[in-house]
Amino acid sequence: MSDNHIYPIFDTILQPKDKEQLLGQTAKVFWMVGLSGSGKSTLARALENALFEKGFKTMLLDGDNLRTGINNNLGFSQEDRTENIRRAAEVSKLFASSGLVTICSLISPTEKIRKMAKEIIGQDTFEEVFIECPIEVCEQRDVKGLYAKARKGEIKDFTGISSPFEAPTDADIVVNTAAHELNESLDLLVNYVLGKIQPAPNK
Ligand SMILES: Nc1ncnc2c1ncn2[C@@H]1O[C@H](COP(=O)(O)OS(=O)(=O)O)[C@@H](OP(=O)(O)O)[C@H]1O
Ligand SMILES: Nc1ncnc2c1ncn2[C@@H]1O[C@H](COP(=O)(O)OP(=O)(O)O)[C@@H](O)[C@H]1O
Repeated sequence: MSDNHIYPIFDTILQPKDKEQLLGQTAKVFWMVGLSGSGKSTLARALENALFEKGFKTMLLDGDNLRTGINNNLGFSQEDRTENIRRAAEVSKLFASSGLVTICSLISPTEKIRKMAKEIIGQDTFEEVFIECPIEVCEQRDVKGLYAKARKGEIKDFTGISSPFEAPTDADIVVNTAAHELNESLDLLVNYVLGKIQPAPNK
């Protein structure tokens, strides 16, 4: 039942900045790049939990999960990877424009693909996070047994083995997961992110 409240009719189009102000944070997209097994998903989940504990509003997009839904028609050719990243970047842009701190975890193997993501999201919002780890260490971890299968030729176009991985040279932050324990890597990442998402001063 109506409480007879009269809502004023505003015709302004709300801007991302208005939503950021309401949420008390600066919306950014933290784009986590790295080989399979480098630690992207582990750090992305831990980062989101750390931010949640501190009261930030977040959204997490993981390449592996996106590939079971919105990107379930895509494989691992260069063309499909490009389309995969394009869609993920467009979706991230929507989340960021609603004020959310958005964390994306996708291999994003080439400079060209990452440049496209940055262009879609916008350079003021996009933060490239390189989860650095030598392929030998990723292969030793072989979290999902994919490297073993790729070596046996059971998976084609596997990143770092039969498909290229160009390590970023100008990432905004590099987290080396072979040189640091998980808690140290997380600390470094959380501190960096907190420095970027503090609310802008009131207009
Ligand atoms: N051929 C091949 N190459 C690389 N990865 C493969 C492949 N086949 C399946 N997988 C699984 O898919 C996950 C990577 O998907 P992404 O969407 O992040 O890849 S990409 O950014 O489009 O390159 C990746 O997840 P992560 O291990 O979390 O990176 C793998 O589990
Ligand atoms: N410093 C670290 N940061 C992140 N993960 C680490 C680190 N050291 C070891 N690991 C381990 O490496 C593995 C990374 O797997 P995962 O997060 O699934 O990688 P990706 O999402 O990049 O494929 C996990 O088993 C994790 O516990």
